[in-house]
Amino acid sequence: MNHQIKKDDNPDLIEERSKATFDTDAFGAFIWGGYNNLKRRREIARYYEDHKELHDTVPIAFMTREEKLENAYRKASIFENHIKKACDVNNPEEVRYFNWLVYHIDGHPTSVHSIMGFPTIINQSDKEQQERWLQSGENREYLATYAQTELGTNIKKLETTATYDQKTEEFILNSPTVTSLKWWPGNMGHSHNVAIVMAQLWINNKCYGPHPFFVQIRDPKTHKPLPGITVGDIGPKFGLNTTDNGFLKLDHVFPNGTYVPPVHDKIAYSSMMLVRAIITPLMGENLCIGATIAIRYSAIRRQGEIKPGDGEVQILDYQTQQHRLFPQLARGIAFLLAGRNTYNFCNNVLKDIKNGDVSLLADLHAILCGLKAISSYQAELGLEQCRMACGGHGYSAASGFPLLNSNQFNGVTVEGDNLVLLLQVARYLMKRAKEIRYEIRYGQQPSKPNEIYDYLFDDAPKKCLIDQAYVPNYKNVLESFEYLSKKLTLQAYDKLEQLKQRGRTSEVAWNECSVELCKAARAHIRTFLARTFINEVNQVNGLPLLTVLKDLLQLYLFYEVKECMAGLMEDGYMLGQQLHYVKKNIYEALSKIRPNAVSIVDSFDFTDRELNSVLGRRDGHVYENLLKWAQASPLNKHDVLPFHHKYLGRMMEEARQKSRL
Ligand SMILES: CCCCCCCC/C=C\C/C=C/C(=O)SCCNC(=O)CCNC(=O)[C@H](O)C(C)(C)COP(=O)(O)OP(=O)(O)OC[C@H]1O[C@@H](n2cnc3c(N)ncnc32)[C@H](O)[C@@H]1OP(=O)(O)O
Ligand SMILES: Cc1cc2nc3c(=O)[nH]c(=O)nc-3n(C[C@H](O)[C@H](O)[C@H](O)COP(=O)(O)OP(=O)(O)OC[C@H]3O[C@@H](n4cnc5c(N)ncnc54)[C@H](O)[C@@H]3O)c2cc1C
Repeated sequence: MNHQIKKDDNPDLIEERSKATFDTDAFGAFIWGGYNNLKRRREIARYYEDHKELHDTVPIAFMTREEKLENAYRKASIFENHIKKACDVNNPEEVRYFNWLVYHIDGHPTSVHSIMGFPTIINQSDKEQQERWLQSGENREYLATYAQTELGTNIKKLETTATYDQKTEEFILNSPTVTSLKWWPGNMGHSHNVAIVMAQLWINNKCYGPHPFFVQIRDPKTHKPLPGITVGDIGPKFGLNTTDNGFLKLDHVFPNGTYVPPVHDKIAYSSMMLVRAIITPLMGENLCIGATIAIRYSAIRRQGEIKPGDGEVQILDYQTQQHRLFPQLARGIAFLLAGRNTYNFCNNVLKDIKNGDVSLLADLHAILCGLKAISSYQAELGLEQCRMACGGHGYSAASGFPLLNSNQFNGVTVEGDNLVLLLQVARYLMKRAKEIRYEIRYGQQPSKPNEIYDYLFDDAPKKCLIDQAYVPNYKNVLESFEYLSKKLTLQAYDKLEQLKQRGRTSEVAWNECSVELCKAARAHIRTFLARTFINEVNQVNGLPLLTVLKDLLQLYLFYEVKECMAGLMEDGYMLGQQLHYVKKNIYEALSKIRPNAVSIVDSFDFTDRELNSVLGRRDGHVYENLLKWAQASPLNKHDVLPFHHKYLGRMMEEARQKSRL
């Protein structure tokens, strides 16, 4: 049953919704982690709808950058009062959702304080510092950005220095070169007045590596930059244009303090881990939003005939359109599920770290790096497919895609370039490969610490077992991912070892294997995503929901296998006939999903505000609203543009006069 049917909606959508074979609320509860969460989302959305002061005065697409910033600041100034009424502020998902409704994809203009600056203070300060800065940070008496990236350096080689002065007992922060300028920190340009500056710590001429420092960059009252600080906005970007990403130059600035060594030398990186954990489910949500817009639009757009004489069909009936869109839906769901799992894992490990237990830090780091890299890349490609699936209207800001997709671009870069992060996964895999090779050579038993990589130590079948069974066997598909991941991991490891034996240094050998290393990392993360999706679906009771989820799972697994076919077939593990079964499973899944497609996207329960798209409107009244949208464009305030006669009008008039001569 689809709970979104309303009699005044577009008739094609009513028809689609009436065909649902499952309960959309049950699906929504599965996606958002239970019925209560679904209910809370609806209550929060209603709160937002009822409070007009939180709405945009005109569509964001019609605003200049300054207007966007002012609009965001205006909402931020009243936001704190509202959020306490709308949400359980201790529930991060509720807070995130309310933020999304109010600010949409451009984000809260103090988001870096909430997701990076302040968490760094919470997780990386001692008791005395916490007493001084925790409550005031919570109250937003100050706003802290996270200033790590520099104009031209990498994080291990950061050039910003923090030198301890024994006499004054102060740290002196300095940007010694132009490349050492902090560049990119969010909200640093104008909004925030404190920066958590990552700098190389020097004590008694010894460097202790990058450490975070709490630096007041603007006067708390006047908001003017403090002496020694040069700060500003780095200019317009593809997206995130309500975020004033900034530059910062420190000229011998003196924040005071004492040095307390952390329990692990990578603790300073824990703020990045938290954000990477947030990014994967966000990528899932973005992709599901894009798929919702494109699928709804494809259900109301009629174009061309399949059976001559039978009339124009909904473009969603074309197999090519389904093949373009449904895999995005399945991937979006896979990211949401895996993201939720690892977010919980991340919080547990961060709690352990606080108690001095860092045993799971490396496992967590690797999985977060890999998921961030795969989900942001596939979401970017997928959103582009969704945009293209909407034809010309997909290119209009009215579709929502220009804002969504241009913001999405940052996903592959923020919190570490994706390839750099895949290489972190590869480092981790190479350690496992070493254990495997040692086990074989010396009969030692490696530790088998967790489900994430146990399969690397197991003997999987040497032949692919995918067959043409009517009910697909997910275990066979999962084993194919495991086989590929293990093979690529060991191949990369063996190549590395051979190169080193031939005299290459570890670093040079690493570089010469880095494409292969990234392939191994991708295969490992694909395996994790597939396993998580299977595990989650296996926990579902209730046949109608289970059936539609299995259709999506079937599409997900076989689509991903097809993407890996070169690696699976090159050594004869998978045969040509099996590839044929894989494709058959994909096409079958597309036809099974087709009648439920609109109801699946309805189940996400996205409001029109979240979609921000005329094409994706819940009621399907696209065409009349496209006209309204165009008429609202600021250009249409005038019948004749104020500068028309100054230029084009004059040009035409002069041309007419010439031709009269
Ligand atoms: C629509 C889009 C949505 C996006 C929404 C996001 C909204 C937020 C918007 C903006 C916020 C953005 C903020 C930022 O971007 S902040 C800056 C983030 N910067 C980075 O992420 C830089 C990336 N680089 C790194 O993290 C590191 O350089 C590195 C991890 C790639 C490498 O570390 P490094 O120490 O330089 O070198 P090694 O490779 O030698 O590593 C040493 C060793 O340490 C291990 N390790 C590294 N990090 C960790 C960790 N966090 N935990 C545990 N272990 C770690 C590493 O694996 C090595 O281990 P070894 O193999 O045993 O030696
Ligand atoms: C919207 C946005 C918001 C941001 N917000 C913040 C913030 O709040 N605070 C902050 O500190 N930073 C922030 N950043 C910076 C961001 O974290 C970095 O841009 C990101 O980590 C990539 O680093 P980079 O720009 O130095 O790219 P580079 O590291 O220079 O990457 C460029 C290319 O070089 C390749 N490359 C680099 N190193 C290696 C290697 N070792 N092996 C192989 N290939 C390599 C990469 O794969 C990539 O193709 C933000 C960036 C953006 C775009």
